[in-house]
Amino acid sequence: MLAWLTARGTKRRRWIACGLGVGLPVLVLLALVLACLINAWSVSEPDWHYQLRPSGSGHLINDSLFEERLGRFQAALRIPTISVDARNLNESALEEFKNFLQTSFPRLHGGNEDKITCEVVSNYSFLYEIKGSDESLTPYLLAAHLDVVPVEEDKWNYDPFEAMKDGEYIYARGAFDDKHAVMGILEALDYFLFTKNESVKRTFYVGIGHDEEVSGRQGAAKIAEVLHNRGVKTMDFVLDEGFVVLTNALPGVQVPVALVGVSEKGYAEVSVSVDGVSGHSSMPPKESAIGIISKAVSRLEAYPQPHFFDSSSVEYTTLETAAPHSSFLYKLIYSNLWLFKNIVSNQFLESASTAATVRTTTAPTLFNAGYKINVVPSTATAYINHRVHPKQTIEDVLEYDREVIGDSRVNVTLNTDTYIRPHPISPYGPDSPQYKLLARSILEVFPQSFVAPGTMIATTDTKYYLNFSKNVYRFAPTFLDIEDMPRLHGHDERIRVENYREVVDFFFRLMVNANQVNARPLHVHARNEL
Ligand SMILES: CCCCCCCC/C=C\CCCCCCCC(=O)N[C@@H](Cc1c[nH]c2ccccc12)C(=O)O
Ligand SMILES: [Zn+2]
Ligand SMILES: [Zn+2]
Repeated sequence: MLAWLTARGTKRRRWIACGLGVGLPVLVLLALVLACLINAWSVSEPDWHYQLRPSGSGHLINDSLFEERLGRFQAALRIPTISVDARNLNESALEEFKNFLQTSFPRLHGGNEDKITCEVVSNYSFLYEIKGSDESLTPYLLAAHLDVVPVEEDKWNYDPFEAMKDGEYIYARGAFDDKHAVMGILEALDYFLFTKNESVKRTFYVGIGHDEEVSGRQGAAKIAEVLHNRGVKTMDFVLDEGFVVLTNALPGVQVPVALVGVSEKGYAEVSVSVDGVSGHSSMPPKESAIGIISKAVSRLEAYPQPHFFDSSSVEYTTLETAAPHSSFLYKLIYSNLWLFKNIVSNQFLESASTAATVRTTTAPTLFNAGYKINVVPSTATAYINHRVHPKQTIEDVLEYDREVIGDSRVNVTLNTDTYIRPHPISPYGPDSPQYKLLARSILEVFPQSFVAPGTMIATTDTKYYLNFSKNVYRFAPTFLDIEDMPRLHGHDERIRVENYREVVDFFFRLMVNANQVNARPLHVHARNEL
């Protein structure tokens, strides 16, 4: 009997142990699934973002002059202000553009010095100062550039400098990058100062560079110098080109996302070279210089730089912000990134544009070797263009390159004249009045979108303005479907006609909102003195 009872007790304990062994993990799993589902169901647009949405759209430019504005924009696009390299700018086009701006906007270029002054910098760049009545208010800066990248004319379906309007789009080099901003800012400024006759309280500046596409050293860099020499040390915020209103960029998100670049990747040109022995091609060495460098480049591509995606990444906030605007599956994922971050990160690595936001990119762009078909050259050099993620230093990137190449014969050298370190992260979210001002202006013009922060993947002229403000933002009010990405610096660049109307509206709204200074206290500290 005792034996029977003992056996029964042991059996029950085994059952309980077994039940606990299987049941507990199942229970934990169920709780986890439930928690994720609750997070997904309860996710909603944060109050502060919702409150920035306009109740109506009665504030936009509402006159009959749009066709005239469009005509001026097309005229700007017809001037081929191409920058090939720093020593090869199209100076006659730049001269023509200067005259064009001065005659198109006469009220901005003389005779109204009580309201606005314009200084031509380095012959072709422009710096406008719009004087505010309240000197205690910190000024802000709007920036853009008027030069464009070269075109492969035979690859275009439209003449890149005709600015053809097909009813829906205008096709032209510079339509997207960045003449819409040059013309949009000046149109809005003219309307703001002389049609609406707004009384300006906060001083602001407009800086238009002429060589951004080849480094900005004569344009934006000199504009920054002029400002500094005038005693301007601090800006409330700086806004320049950068991200845009994107459609189909984020998996599971059907709504346009107005991505604001709150930081910017660094820039490094690295040469990978070998200096070996030359010889007759009839008796080639086992490993030629070309072979050694090809292998090095191939390894750099096969073992890309590390990627970064965790709760301290800007991109993590991008997706958290996108969660309320996503399909249910992606609501589940984006509102539970603590669980799904590895899956998301891997998905980001699949596409070139999203991968660029989570890692330092490695682009072999030039290869020099050899000079005759029957000579084995002693040297070969490949040039690598890195865009450095803010979580790495340039030194980290070089060390990683050397480790991956793993060949002491190969020299990995940084071009010390051209590197740019990743930019600091500007404040974003409900505690930043400057970010909110920008978000409000975006939502007033693009109410169907939501605003999220991102890390700008290419370089902009903002590198020259960093010392003026800790609030540096990179955003242009243009629409871009991810499928249209290749048009940027590519063929058949275009902008939707209606989008140009929104561009002018956006800059006007920004000027109006930035002028309503009483509503928002300022907490501005310059990062460094220049
Ligand atoms: C989760 C997010 C998804 C992200 C998707 C990405 C979408 C990208 C959308 C818009 C990008 C627009 C970028 C426009 C600005 C381009 C700026 C630019 O091209 N800069 C050049 C500057 C440059 C040219 N030559 C040199 C030489 C040395 C330094 C800089 C430059 C560039 O970065 O190459
Ligand atoms: Zn640009
Ligand atoms: Zn460009």
